[in-house]
Amino acid sequence: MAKDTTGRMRVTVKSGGRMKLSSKLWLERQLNDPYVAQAKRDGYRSRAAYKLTEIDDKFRLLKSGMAVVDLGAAPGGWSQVAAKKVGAADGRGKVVAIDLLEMGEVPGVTFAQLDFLDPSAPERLREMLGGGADIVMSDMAANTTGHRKTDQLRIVGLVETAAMFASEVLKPGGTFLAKVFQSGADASLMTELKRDYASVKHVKPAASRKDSSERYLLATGFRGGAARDAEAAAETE
Ligand SMILES: C[S@@+](CC[C@H](N)C(=O)[O-])C[C@H]1O[C@@H](n2cnc3c(N)ncnc32)[C@H](O)[C@@H]1O
Repeated sequence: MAKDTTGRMRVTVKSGGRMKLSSKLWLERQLNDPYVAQAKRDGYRSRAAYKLTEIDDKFRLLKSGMAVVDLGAAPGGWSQVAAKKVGAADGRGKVVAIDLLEMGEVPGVTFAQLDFLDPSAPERLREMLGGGADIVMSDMAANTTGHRKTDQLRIVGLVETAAMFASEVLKPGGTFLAKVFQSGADASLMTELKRDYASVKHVKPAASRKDSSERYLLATGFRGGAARDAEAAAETE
């Protein structure tokens, strides 16, 4: 762990594009965060569970019997919420999840420790899924380098790869939900998604920290590969 100029210990929170925080500040934040306390009371692995809960309460995305892909799932808050909503523990629905990090078992969730950017990841996920998905959700946050432009490109690259994967596995009518960071760099992705989905918007749940540029891209009503290809062919005629 590095020390800052005052000699205080610092923690480097690299994921999520967050800035370096001194350990004292980080601890204060955790202690004063009502979502952290609530997550402990409700048995959620992370405060992130409330972001998905809020988005789902508003847009009614997760329903019993659905098949869900959770990318960047650890420590497991989103998986817990999704498993409960789709009925994964009793076999009504299905949740498959991956992360670079290990994740403790969540009842009903099939997990693999895997880098989503590894060329083998899409195939592995398809095997785990064993069919189409109703929702592909990604709370992945690329590791940051500190170089703004590089970080933005990495973040957008990760979301674009997730969107490409979603377009391969989603059933018609399906949903893609992904964490993005406000930068303007995702404008071309938005244009692409608007072709493939009936509705595309940004959402910022209250549980997402106000001082963070984090927000979520919500694309609903996937038109399906066939419809999209037909539209593209018509445009080139
Ligand atoms: C904000 S956390 C996810 C929190 C989770 N949604 C929850 O509710 O507990 C972001 C996660 O993305 C994972 N991640 C980042 N890049 C990844 C990649 N290339 N492949 C898989 N997971 C990745 C990180 O390891 C981290 O656990």
